[in-house]
Formats: sequence, C-alpha cells, structure tokens
Amino acid sequence: MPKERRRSTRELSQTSGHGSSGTGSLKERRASRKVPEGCNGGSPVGELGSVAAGKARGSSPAGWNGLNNHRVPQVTITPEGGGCPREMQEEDWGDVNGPLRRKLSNSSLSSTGSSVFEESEDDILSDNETKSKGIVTLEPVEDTGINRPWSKIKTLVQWPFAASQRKRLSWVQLAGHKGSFKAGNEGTILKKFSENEKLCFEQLVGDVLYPYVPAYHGVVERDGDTYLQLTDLLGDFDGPCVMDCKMGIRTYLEDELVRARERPKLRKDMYKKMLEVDSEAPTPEEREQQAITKPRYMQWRETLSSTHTLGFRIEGIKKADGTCNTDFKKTRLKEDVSQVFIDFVEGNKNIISSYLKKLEEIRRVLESSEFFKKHEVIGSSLLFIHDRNEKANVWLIDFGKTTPLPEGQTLTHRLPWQEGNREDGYLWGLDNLLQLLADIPLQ
Ligand SMILES: O=P(O)(O)O[C@H]1[C@H](O)[C@@H](OP(=O)(O)O)[C@H](OP(=O)(O)O)[C@@H](OP(=O)(O)O)[C@H]1O
Ligand SMILES: Nc1ncnc2c1ncn2[C@@H]1O[C@H](COP(=O)(O)OP(=O)(O)O)[C@@H](O)[C@H]1O
Repeated sequence: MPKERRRSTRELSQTSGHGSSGTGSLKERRASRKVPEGCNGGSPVGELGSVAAGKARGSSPAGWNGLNNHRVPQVTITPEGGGCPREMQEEDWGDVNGPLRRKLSNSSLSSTGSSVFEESEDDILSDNETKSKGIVTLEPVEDTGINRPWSKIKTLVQWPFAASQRKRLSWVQLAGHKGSFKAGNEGTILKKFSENEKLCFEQLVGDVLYPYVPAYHGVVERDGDTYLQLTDLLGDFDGPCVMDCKMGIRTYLEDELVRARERPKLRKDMYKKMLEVDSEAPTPEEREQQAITKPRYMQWRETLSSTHTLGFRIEGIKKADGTCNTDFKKTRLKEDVSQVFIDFVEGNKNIISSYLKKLEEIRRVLESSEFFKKHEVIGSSLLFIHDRNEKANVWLIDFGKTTPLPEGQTLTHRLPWQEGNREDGYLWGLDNLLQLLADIPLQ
C-alpha cells in the first residue's frame, strides 16, 4: 500500500491512463505502475463468473458472430541473427540511485519533441516500479480485502482555490501510469506534455470532432514541468460516475512492432504483470527469461479482454459512492461487458438511452471527421460520465498514441488490421459497443 500524502483540497478522478509525478521526469512517470495499489480489488470476472460460467472461454459471445471477423496476426519477435531478444544490460538502468532505476529514453510523451515512434521497446522499466511522488496521489480510504472487487480510493489533488470555491468532484486514478495529471485553473486539468498529443489537439481544434474532446487551452508550465491544459470533463457533473473504455482492436502502434523486431527488449515488469493475472500465461521460455516483450504483453492483454473480440475494453470505473474498480483485464465476453455497463448505470435506462444517443452522434461525427480519417487512433478512450441527475455524456480522450498517416492515406477504422494497413478497428469497436448497449434488456 503506498504511503499516501494527504494534500489539500479537491478530489479528482482519473479512470485510466498515466498518472504522474508533478516533478518527476516523463519517463519516470511512465515507469510507474498502471493500476494504483488499493484499487485492484478482486476480479469482476469472479463477480460475473456466473454469467460466463459454462461458456467456452475464447468463444464469441452468443449473437455476436459476424462481428468477430477481426483477427490479430500473431507477431513473432525474431531478433536478427535468430538469438533471444536482448536482455536488459546494466547500462540500461542508467544512474542507479535507488533499486533498479530505469534508463530514461525517448517517449511519446516526451517534451523533447521526440515522436511517439521512439518509445515502446526502448522503454526499459524496472520491475520494482516507483510510487507516484507527484501531487496526484491515491489514497485508499479503507483497507481493501483481497476479494473485495470495489475499493474506495481517493486521489488528492492540490487545487488552487479556496475550499468555498471548490466544487467537490471525484478525480480518481483507476488505471494508467501514476501522476499524469495536475489541477489547472478552475475548470481545467493539466496533463503531462506530449508533443504528439499537442499536435493532435491543435488539429482537433479545427475539426468537427472538437466538441467531443476536452477543450484544449494550450501548453502551460507549472513547477518546472510542461503540461497540456484541458477542460476538466467532470466539472459539470454532480457526483460523477466515470467509465473509461479503451477503443480499438489494437493497443500498440505498428511502429512499436517494428521496433520490437529490430531491437527487442525484454520487460520484467510486464512479465510480472502477466503473472499476477495468470500464472499459467508465460511460455516456458518466458518463464526462463522472467521477462517478455511489450507487444507480447499488449497482445496477451488484448486477447484476454474484449479488445480482440469486440474492439474495445473497459479499463476502469468509478462509481458515485467513490468506489472504483480497474480489474477488468479478464472481462471479455459480451455478456460480461453488458453486465458491467448495467452495474455502472445501476440499471438506469434513461442513462443508457442518453449514452446510446451520444455514441450514435459520435459515430456520425467520426465518420465525417477529416482528423479521424487521417489518423491511426491507438490507446484512445471513450470517457463515459453520468451523475445522480441522470446527466450523461461521452468524450474522446487520450491522443498520446494517435498518429498521423502518410499524406494521402486514410483509414476506414473498420477493416481488419493487417500489419502495414494501420487500421485500428476503432469504428468496428464502436459499432459493437453501440450494439451491446442497444441489446441491454431494460424494463
Ligand atoms: O494496462 P496495463 O496492463 O498496465 O498495460 C499498460 C497499458 O497498455 C498502457 O497503455 P495506456 O497508456 O493506453 O493505458 C501502456 O502505455 P503506452 O501508452 O506507453 O503504450 C503501458 O506500456 P508502458 O508505458 O510501456 O509500460 C502498458 O504497460
Ligand atoms: N479532460 C479530462 N477530464 C476529466 N478526466 C480526464 C480527462 N482526461 C483524462 N481524464 C481521466 O484521466 C484518465 C487517464 O487519461 P488519459 O488521457 O487516458 O491518460 P494517459 O495518457 O496518461 O493514459 C481517464 O481515464 C480519465 O479518468
């Protein structure tokens, strides 16, 4: 359990993505664990086990045939010369002040202007990951029992307003690397700077999609770090419930694959994360290496969850009472995903209807967006937010791995992915999501 520091002020909720140290380097922040401690709880699959019981694992959900026509090609990482992927060398760890400090390399989120293509297999992470030292910290409010699927957490964010001016929002990090966010001026949040994401926002400002993403307020410096200032989407909600759905059939860039082949790196941290979820998952060779490559990990996550079969997956949920769950890694079957949505809205059909309407609108806009046509959209999420007043809305967030296509090339976002075509299955996933919500039986 991390030793949390209670700071003043407003609670915010981050259902996914990278958290961040307000002061640590960008790569350091990416070395932090994705799922905050105290927020892992039990498996929703355990909870939903009865729904899934009896169904062959790996089969498509009933009534879902025909949608399941996407296949992710198996990627074999073959280092030149046929040897094993390079083990991490001592020099990879850089300056070792603490236990297994990672070497800081270029990143998609780098403020140095390095492109998103320079990350992935050059990311050498410690398997002894750092705790968030930033102003966004997570604090378990109560002791989380091992089998308790929903746990109450708090993220305390330093907020530059007097208590009387503060609206009590819930900003909770349910997933993602710790500490990407900081409180901005009123109504805004600061997200750690990424050149790639900045370029996306600059283009989005002039696109039909702009009303469906957090408004972009430019780049700001705070405490020696650079941030993108974005509208806080929770701002207009009263006790918001939040869900992060990661869209698309693929969660890594084609360039990451290429790099993995050319310069394979073994990740001990990802091996550990894999073991935590399924001790049987690693192959004998991986077991021997005690490490896996990033594409191997990402593909495993995709097939374990609904990314592969439905083209989207649930990353995290925060409910109005402050409880949250980020353990949806094995939530794959359509019935299980539906059940999570039903729980999320507590069976409220008005909210489901609002979400459906909004998603249909988003699909229409995506289909006409020049930005969307010309970008490979990887790792982006739909953020669902509703509250006790049945106010409900959905936004597109996280363009850290959204990359422009070469001049003249466009994507359908529906065609199956084959390496080289850069299709991401975003609209295919959205079609499935809409179908799933429309199929939810509500009295
Ligand atoms: O969700 P878990 O299983 O923890 O795996 C995470 C997510 O896939 C992250 O994607 P996202 O940021 O979209 O949530 C990804 O960050 P990238 O965006 O860098 O691919 C992490 O890669 P590393 O940061 O390399 O560990 C990877 O470890
Ligand atoms: N503009 C926003 N308003 C409110 N919450 C946000 C906003 N942007 C992100 N979040 C929260 O932070 C989480 C992570 O965001 P994301 O952009 O995916 O970060 P990362 O790039 O670090 O993965 C989301 O799941 C959501 O809960």
